Amino acid sequence: MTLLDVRGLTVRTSDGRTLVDDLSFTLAGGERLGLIGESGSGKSLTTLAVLGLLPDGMSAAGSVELAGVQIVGVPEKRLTGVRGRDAAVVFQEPLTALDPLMRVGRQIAEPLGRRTGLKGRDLRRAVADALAQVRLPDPDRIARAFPHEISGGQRQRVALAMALACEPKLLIADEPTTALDVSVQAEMLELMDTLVRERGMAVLFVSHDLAVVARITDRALVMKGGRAVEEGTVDALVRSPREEYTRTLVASARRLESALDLRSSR
Ligand SMILES: Nc1ncnc2c1ncn2[C@@H]1O[C@H](COP(=O)(O)OP(=O)(O)OP(=O)(O)O)[C@@H](O)[C@H]1O
Repeated sequence: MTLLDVRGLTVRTSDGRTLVDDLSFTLAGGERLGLIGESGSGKSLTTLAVLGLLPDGMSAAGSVELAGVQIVGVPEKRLTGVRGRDAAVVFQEPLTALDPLMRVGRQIAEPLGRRTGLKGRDLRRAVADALAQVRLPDPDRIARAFPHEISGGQRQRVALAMALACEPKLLIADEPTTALDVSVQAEMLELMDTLVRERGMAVLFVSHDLAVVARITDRALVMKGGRAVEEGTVDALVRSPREEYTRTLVASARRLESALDLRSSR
């Protein structure tokens, strides 16, 4: 069944510039799609439009249906239920999602309590479980910490735990590992892959890096200048890219991989 149906999505600024141009794609329940393209190609604005979170002064046209609910042109009040329940997001910078003045445990307790109705000691235990699920060591200590007291990699795991606490049907991940060290990045991708598979969640995964997208999704949509250039399985895009731009992406991913191979064989 279609979970996310994007048709002719167009995002414009108030002065009439078109930043996302007539974009269409669909995502079935449990399916994973990568949005790939260079910086400024419109990937982030697409995910924000899917959540009805476009910055002030920008407007969306076309249609975005998430779990059968229209997002485009719908008043903010009607969207709060959709966010979290149907779709949750992990951003590149976890501090975007975390409140710097609130202990980590309380931040996870909020969505978790809302969904499960748990309170008091049971809720505290569920928070510790949620932190353990994202493989954070010593979950009780992490729960008591403020976001600045833990590492960037740990913060990103907390942001993932918060997103999963809502048990959304769709996880949107926007460059979730770009700010992390390469080794931490690989662990985070593996963790995300496992947790999403266990829950049968769909994923919309945004990255400028084809090699990263290939670890999480089977299918990818290539974007350039706000438009879809090419869509297909990651295998097909890598093996036989039809568009010149996709060829460039594949070539640069290959160069990086072979540089890494060379380093690891030293
Ligand atoms: N708040 C904003 N106001 C004006 N223009 C914006 C705003 N946010 C994004 N843009 C412009 O919209 C275009 C698409 O931006 P978007 O952030 O979606 O790209 P992206 O592909 O996600 O890039 P990146 O990988 O760098 O995040 C860019 O040209 C960008 O400069």
